[in-house]
Amino acid sequence: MVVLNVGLKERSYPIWIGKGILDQLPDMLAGVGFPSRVAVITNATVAGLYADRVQQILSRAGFLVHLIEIPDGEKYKNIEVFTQVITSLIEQGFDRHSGLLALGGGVVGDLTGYVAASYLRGVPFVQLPTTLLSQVDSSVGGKTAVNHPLGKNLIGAFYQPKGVLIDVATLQTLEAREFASGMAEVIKYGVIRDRRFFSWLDDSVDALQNLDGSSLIHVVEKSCQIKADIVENDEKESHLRAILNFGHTFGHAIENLSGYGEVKHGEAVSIGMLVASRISLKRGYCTREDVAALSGLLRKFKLPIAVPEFSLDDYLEAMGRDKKVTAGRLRLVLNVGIGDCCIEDEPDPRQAFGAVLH
Ligand SMILES: NC(=O)c1ccc[n+]([C@@H]2O[C@H](COP(=O)([O-])OP(=O)(O)OC[C@H]3O[C@@H](n4cnc5c(N)ncnc54)[C@H](O)[C@@H]3O)[C@@H](O)[C@H]2O)c1
Ligand SMILES: O=C(O)C(=O)C[C@@H](O)[C@H](O)[C@H](O)COP(=O)(O)O
Ligand SMILES: [Zn+2]
Repeated sequence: MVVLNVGLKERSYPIWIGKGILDQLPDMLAGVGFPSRVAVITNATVAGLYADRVQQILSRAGFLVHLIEIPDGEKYKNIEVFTQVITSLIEQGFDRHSGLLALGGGVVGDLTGYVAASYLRGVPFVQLPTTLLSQVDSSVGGKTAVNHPLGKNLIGAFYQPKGVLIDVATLQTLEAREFASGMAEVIKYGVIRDRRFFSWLDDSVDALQNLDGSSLIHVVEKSCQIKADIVENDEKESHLRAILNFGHTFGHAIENLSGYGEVKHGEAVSIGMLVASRISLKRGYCTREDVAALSGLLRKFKLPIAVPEFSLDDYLEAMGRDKKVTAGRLRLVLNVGIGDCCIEDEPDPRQAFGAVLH
């Protein structure tokens, strides 16, 4: 097993990564001083696959466990489902000496995290991510949120988990499209931070798609380490952390305009990264070969790269609600070659995006 640490002073926490390590959950909970009364929050699909096992592991170790199931899908990452979960906790008498476990993908993790941040003004929670995307990205760093009809993740809080336990064995039941979606965030780390990792991904397409255990553990470890380093430097996104938003300004607009869940988060980020790289190319920050290398790798992992046919006006309006907008100005994350990036205020988004779409 690999153990990483997210160093945030009194909010520091461990990330346990391994294959078949779900049984060690009670050890992690004991290690972080977790309460013995827990609510496992999951969705209908993941419950069918893993809830019995998690409940058994916890009950055998003396935990008092209550299961809360939410419907499956991005469209349920909303304030109504948030309220339903809170109601369930109140009805079951959960107090400040209880904790929450998020068992599932990024939707369950983001929503559970926001419930944890809000319920009784904050109860502890642990992430048990079961999709590639949640294992490499959403379970780490403490961004919790639900969507608003007008924009992605517009309601939320920074609230760190007490620990993250990543069992890559759970990826064996994941659909190929969801695996690809997670790979978009992995490729993002290579583009913004680590050219060697980008090349390694290019050499490891078959091993990863065949779910080779050591390749998966390497991908999760490397991704979590890159994300942890950034979060440790800028927990609440005052500057550096914005680079983790590479491809997201446009990607979130796609998710919002198509109706949450139609285009998966990683798919939207895939298209958004390519759009950003074309803007980079126009500014001379990267070469034609860099853009081709990015689109080639996205395609090898079966990710979409074609921009959905919404009007430029629709895209600009949706992007105007991006959280990085400051004093009415859009801020863009642009790659510098492969392996580095920069953040720029965009004085003329109509011109910048108009020149690279379609
Ligand atoms: N907080 C952050 O830093 C952060 C980072 C990236 C993405 N996100 C958010 O994460 C969400 C996307 O997460 P996601 O891609 O995990 O989507 P998801 O949570 O919708 O999960 C994808 C699908 O996989 C199913 N599933 C989960 N685990 C499974 C397993 N082991 N086997 C079979 N099926 C399984 C789910 O039921 C769902 O149908 C978006 O809302 C996005 O905004 C947040
Ligand atoms: O952790 C971060 O910081 C990220 O930006 C990670 C992104 O992959 C993630 O999708 C995040 O939710 C997007 O940022 P947001 O602030 O617009 O929600
Ligand atoms: Zn993302």
